[in-house]
Amino acid sequence: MLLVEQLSKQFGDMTAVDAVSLVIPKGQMVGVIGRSGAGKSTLLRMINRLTDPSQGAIVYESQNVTALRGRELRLWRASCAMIFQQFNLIERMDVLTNVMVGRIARTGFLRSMTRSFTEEDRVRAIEALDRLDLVPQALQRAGTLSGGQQQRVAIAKALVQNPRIMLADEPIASLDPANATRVMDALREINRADGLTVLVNLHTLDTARAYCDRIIAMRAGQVRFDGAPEALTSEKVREIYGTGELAADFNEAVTSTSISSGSHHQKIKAVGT
Ligand SMILES: Nc1ncnc2c1ncn2[C@@H]1O[C@H](COP(=O)(O)OP(=O)(O)OP(=O)(O)O)[C@@H](O)[C@H]1O
Repeated sequence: MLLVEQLSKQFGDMTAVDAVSLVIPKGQMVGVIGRSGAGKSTLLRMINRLTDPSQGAIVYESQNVTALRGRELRLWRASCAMIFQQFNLIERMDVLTNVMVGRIARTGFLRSMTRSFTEEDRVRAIEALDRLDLVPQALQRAGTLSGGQQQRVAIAKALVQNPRIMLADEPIASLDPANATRVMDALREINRADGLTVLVNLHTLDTARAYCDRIIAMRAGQVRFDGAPEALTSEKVREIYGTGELAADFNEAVTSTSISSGSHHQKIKAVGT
């Protein structure tokens, strides 16, 4: 179980995350939604300890994650694999090597620099690629793959870390609908088959509804809704988001999704349906 207790993050005068408390049972798939700037990325980054909280605590199975330093902190980051919108792969390296780099998240930077991979690293990486239907691309340079394939490589790389939690920060925001669906399907399959806890930041409510057991809606750093997708009615969405453009987007039919990421805003059809 992952506990987030009164977690806050200040950037100067700005409160990005404001006293958020959550209890996340093992194996749950949780969608975190909200407008741009609501604090979704900062929350995920604090859980992974890429960003240090200003106040509050993160506790995982009785371990105080907030207090971890050095090797223990590195191990936590490896247990808590993170996937980003921009994939974070080494584009000039082949897919297999990119995935094997995930294997050494636990053992340190030096082995990664010298690229001294073991036979087991190789086997595990190929198994993960097979799971994501990417064996044919194993020896291709990562930068030559489509965005959706690159994101699936990033998932394979995260998987070989043997994570206990998978954090995905807007993993489909730069993908077309077909690739977005494949990436969300992969996350869902891993969640179901491995019982891995997944926290995924999404811009779109209907994607969260289609894939997640639970939805957390944030606004101005605070949790404004936390519950089952069915409980997030149109009325509730209006109450949380007001009556602006985004609320209209959220109220669209299940067959239509609008993705907005930073400055761009595009309409796509049928993600996750
Ligand atoms: N390193 C930083 N320094 C200063 N302000 C920051 C920093 N990181 C985030 N912020 C601010 O904190 C607030 C929350 O940002 P965050 O990225 O967590 O939101 P978000 O909901 O993930 O948004 P988006 O969907 O656009 O990624 C925003 O106002 C943002 O500008």
